[in-house]
Amino acid sequence: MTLYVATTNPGKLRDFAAAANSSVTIEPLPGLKEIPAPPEDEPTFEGNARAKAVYYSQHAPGKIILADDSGLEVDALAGAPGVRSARYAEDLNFPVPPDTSTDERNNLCLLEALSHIPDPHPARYHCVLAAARDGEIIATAHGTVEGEIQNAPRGTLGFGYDPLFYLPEQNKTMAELDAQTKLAFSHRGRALLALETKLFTS
Ligand SMILES: O=c1[nH]c(=O)c2ncn([C@@H]3O[C@H](COP(=O)(O)OP(=O)(O)OP(=O)(O)O)[C@@H](O)[C@H]3O)c2[nH]1
Ligand SMILES: [Mg+2]
Repeated sequence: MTLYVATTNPGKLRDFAAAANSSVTIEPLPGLKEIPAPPEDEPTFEGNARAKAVYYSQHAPGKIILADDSGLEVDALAGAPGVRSARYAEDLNFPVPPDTSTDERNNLCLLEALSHIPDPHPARYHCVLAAARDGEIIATAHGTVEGEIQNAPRGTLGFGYDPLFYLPEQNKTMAELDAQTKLAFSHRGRALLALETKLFTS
């Protein structure tokens, strides 16, 4: 079974590329760049993941589309940035430092928000995957991973908030794990396993 992943995020694509031993084949959706991105205005990860899967499947007849909506929930920030993780700094009008990527700006915004709150800063990543074909949802699955937000970035692998997301059991940040190890411990890897189980038992 081939799942065509419909994401504009190269970091997510790299994570999925590490799923080479999985019971499904995961490939990027050909021609994704020509399809206008859908709005992501649902209040939950599941709502956005379902909406993205249904939307892209309507542009790719007969194919099973995999969509991912995910983000970081920080306890001391009442679950923020949550579903707004990709747009966190932009939503708060956080200044744009020169030569800074969106991910770096989001990380600076997060460090600033936590700078007056004592350590530790427990947090989790949450990922919802949705699979759809011809506009119909086939399956959805959730995955989470618990960690802590550090006060300074560490590591160069991964993407987004990974350099700040510390896994106590690994004594490493997510950005210090290679793609295969990240998938074994991550919200995305756990959601993928749960989705495969549903696809093959339904
Ligand atoms: O360091 C990270 N490692 C991860 O493993 C991870 N998973 C999610 N996130 C954050 O959450 C946003 C998702 O937003 P999101 O689901 O809307 O995706 P996106 O807009 O980037 O792409 P698309 O899939 O919607 O096209 C991302 O941009 C990141 O900021 C992560 N950060
Ligand atoms: Mg998005």
